[in-house]
Amino acid sequence: MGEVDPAFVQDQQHRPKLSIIQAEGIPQIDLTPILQHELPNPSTIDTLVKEIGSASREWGFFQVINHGVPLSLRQKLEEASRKFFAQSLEDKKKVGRDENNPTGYYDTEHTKNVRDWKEVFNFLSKDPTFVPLTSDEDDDRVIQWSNPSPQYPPQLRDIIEEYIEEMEKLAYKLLELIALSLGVEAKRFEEFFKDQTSLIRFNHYPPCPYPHLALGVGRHKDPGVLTILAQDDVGGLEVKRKTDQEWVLVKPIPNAYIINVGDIIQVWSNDAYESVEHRVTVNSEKERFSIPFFFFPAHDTEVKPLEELINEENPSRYKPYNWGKFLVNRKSSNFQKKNVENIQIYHYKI
Ligand SMILES: O=C(O)CCC(=O)C(=O)O
Ligand SMILES: [Fe+2]
Repeated sequence: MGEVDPAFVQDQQHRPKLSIIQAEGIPQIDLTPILQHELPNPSTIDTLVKEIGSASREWGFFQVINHGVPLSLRQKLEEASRKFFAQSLEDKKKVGRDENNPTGYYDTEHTKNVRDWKEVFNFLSKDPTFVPLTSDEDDDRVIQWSNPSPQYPPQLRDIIEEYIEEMEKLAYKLLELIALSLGVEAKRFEEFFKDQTSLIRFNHYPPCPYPHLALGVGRHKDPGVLTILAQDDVGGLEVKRKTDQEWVLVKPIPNAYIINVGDIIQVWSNDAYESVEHRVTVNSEKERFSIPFFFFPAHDTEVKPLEELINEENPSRYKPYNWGKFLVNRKSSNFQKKNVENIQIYHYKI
């Protein structure tokens, strides 16, 4: 392992710094006011909506506590993820991803054409999930993606499915708060999720002998609506701070979730909220595990700024685009290392 594999080496300007800034500023938001057993109190909800609005505007990232997801379930899932990755490569590849179906195990992901120091296991919220066959605008054929059936650890599928239900509940609550913070109806976005394309991912970042050259995940923005991330206590997620463009570490808080707004909320909000760049550093001693839930709408969703927010002073900044086509375009460019930039929302800027 002493040899440096050039596929993992980041360009000089993207290599992680050895001195890390702790992002104490990333807002921590207490969701107690919307917990099921609490009687909704309009003034505390109003305060919460304002907190979520400013966090989305100023950071694009925040952490939530008292979110209602049972800790025992999260622990069960984290343990299952560790057991899954502890298997031999041969066993993991039995549920390997292929070019036609992005679910299952995968260890050669690239972000911006540099290989990520990680292995992943992807699992869809809905089985089957409907997506376009190709990213070609004129091709209206639709196919189904489905989930693998891992044999080990036992009950893995059941545990993931139970956890996904909790993720969806939390995602809908957060989405309502975000809608209110933008001044639109709480349920404004619900219609887009009937046939959602959401997925959950297990990430495993093994110790890396050259953490100053490689990254667990290279800098990127999340393309969907929201990401709900469970990280362990090792740390490594860095966010690009909007005020000064410095990379700052997101401090692990036990049992909290890290939420970030994705590209679709940036477009819906017509740039009021920003999908912020982030990356993952690795270290030479400790392995790290994380589990993001990517909340994605139905494939036939036309993504465009909300009409309610558009007027003469605030004209639409994006041309509409089709989510399914965007997703499929991304999947194929991440699967195959291509020496061109993959699709980005700024390609739809007016
Ligand atoms: O592992 C993490 O902390 C974040 C991973 C991430 O950004 C992603 O999978 O999109
Ligand atoms: Fe991400």
